[in-house]
Amino acid sequence: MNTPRVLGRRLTLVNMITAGAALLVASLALIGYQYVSLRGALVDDLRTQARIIGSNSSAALMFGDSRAGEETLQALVYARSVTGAAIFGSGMRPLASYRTGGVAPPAPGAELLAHGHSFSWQQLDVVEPVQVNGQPIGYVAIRASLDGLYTRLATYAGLTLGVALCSLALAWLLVASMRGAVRRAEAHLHFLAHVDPVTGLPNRNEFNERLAFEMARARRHQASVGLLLLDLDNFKVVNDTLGHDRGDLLLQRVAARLQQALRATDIICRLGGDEFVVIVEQGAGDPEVEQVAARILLALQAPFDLEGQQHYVTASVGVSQYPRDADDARSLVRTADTAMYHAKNRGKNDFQVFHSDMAARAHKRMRMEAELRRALQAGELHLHYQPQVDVATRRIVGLEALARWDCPGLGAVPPSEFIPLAEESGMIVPLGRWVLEAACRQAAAWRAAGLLAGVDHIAVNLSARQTKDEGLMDEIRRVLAATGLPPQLLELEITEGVLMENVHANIALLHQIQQAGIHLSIDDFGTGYSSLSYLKRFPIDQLKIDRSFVQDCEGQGGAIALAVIALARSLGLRVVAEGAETAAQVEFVARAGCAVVQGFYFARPLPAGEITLLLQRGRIGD
Ligand SMILES: Nc1nc2c(ncn2[C@@H]2O[C@H](COP(=O)(O)O[C@H]3[C@@H](O)[C@H](n4cnc5c(=O)[nH]c(N)nc54)O[C@@H]3COP(=O)(O)O)[C@@H](O)[C@H]2O)c(=O)[nH]1
Repeated sequence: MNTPRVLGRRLTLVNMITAGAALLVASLALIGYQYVSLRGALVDDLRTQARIIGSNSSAALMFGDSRAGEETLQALVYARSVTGAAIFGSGMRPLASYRTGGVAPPAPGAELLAHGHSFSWQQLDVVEPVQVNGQPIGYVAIRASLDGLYTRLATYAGLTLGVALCSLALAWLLVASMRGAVRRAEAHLHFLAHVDPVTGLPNRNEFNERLAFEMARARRHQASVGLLLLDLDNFKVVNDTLGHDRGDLLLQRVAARLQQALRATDIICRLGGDEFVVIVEQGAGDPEVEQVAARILLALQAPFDLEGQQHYVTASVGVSQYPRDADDARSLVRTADTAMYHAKNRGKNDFQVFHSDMAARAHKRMRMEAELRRALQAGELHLHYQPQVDVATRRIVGLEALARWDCPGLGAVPPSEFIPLAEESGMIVPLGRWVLEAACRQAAAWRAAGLLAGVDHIAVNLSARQTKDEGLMDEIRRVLAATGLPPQLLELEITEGVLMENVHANIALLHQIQQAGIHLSIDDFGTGYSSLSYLKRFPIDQLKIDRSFVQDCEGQGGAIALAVIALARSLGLRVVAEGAETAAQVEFVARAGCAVVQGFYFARPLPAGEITLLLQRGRIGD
């Protein structure tokens, strides 16, 4: 039995006892009051009767007529409580008497005469003087039984106590039903506080409690606890493209599948979003926690059926272990999180076991983040430009601006490292603004020098965070106005993955960009799962074939490159093949109908000065 329930019962009992005692005291007070009132009324009643008898018997008294006196007393036969009465003449001489049931009529003593009435336990005596012309000529004394008073009092007491008991019973019922309602509300609150409403799994609060419990137990038994932090890959895309209801359905299915894959003793919780966590209690002979991670990935491999449609889901899992990796719960979660990010960075759909190098890398990241913040303010970043070349004429038809960072403390940091870091920390917004302004300023300078005659555009990359920046369009317009670069000379590159992350918002943004006269290119095309229907709705000018397909032109990548080229042609879009490093790759894409190539085969990204020389020469190569 749990303590709050026992406490609740005790509280109800104390309340009921207090209410019962209060009702009892109130009832007793009412009964006492009623007793006093009834007594007073009886005295008044009896004295009135004595006065009436007195006034009717004055003649009998004056003439000493006992018979007339007794006839007068006979009127008391209708007064049911009267048991006896007597008329006394002067000197207390009895004149007439009346009695019922053998009870003697009262003989007024000194006390009765002084007070006019006297009570005993069973009876009430009253005496009234009989006067003629203000002169007393005798007394009338009446005795009444108190049985009627006690009967009425008992009835009244019975009724009062009955009402009190009914009120108490009603109060008990009300309290009991309220307690039931409170218990249900408490249970619901407990459910909300500890259970994830989407999947029915324990939530973050419950996870924290259970992890603390499991770690304390492992500490006592010198055992270990495995922790697996699991993050679904690209779940946001599923949510955005299929809607939140299907997203929730998918989470429920994933939760069910994970539960099937785990042992009953493993504890699986949903931390929120697409993040799940598994606590693996580890005793001797239990499978290694890595095996559990592998089992989870395997369980997710089969497609999920969502209202008739099949969907594939993968996950990245970080594994850590108490006490090997951390001594407290918070650090254990952090280590699993570090390992999970490691799995993501290594291409997702994988698990990584935490080791201290990862922490060192995380530390390095923190340092790099601080350095990048400083570098941005100190103007340490610069741009390189990579030519996009017309294969037939070898002329530069476009240039892509690419950020470069030579950090005094860390050396040359490649964009593949600092761009994701800037993206995660939010620094990409100021960094992207700087790139845009620097590229437009340089392009305007080349144009002013007459070097952009055959160049269609300067391309600048837009990151995911930038596409969500509400000030982006204003900033682009401001930069174009400040640098004087015509909008049609600017091309913005958005990767297919970023576009698909938030399709609806991005379509609106693309339209704004197009209306401003700026060109749009989809970068890394073929890697982001965009459907044909979306592609038709995007107001774009160009597709850039991802370099992985170009470089694999002799394998499956080649087939995809051919498909992208055909697709671009059928939609009337320009197409650029990225990452061509060999003559064979250039020849392959050119023969398939892709006229423009960007790759090391023609030129690496180069500083502005070297690009100036190339632009002056007009052609690349011999
Ligand atoms: N949002 C922003 N992203 C940026 C910016 N500057 C760079 N980046 C992104 O960083 C990623 C890495 O860029 P980088 O190291 O500059 O690599 C570019 C080229 O050097 C590389 N490339 C081009 N040809 C070849 C080749 O033949 N072989 C080969 N191994 N690599 C080649 O491709 C990168 C350009 O790719 P893309 O942008 O997809 O056209 C990269 O994702 C950059 O986008 C920035 O200012 N903002």
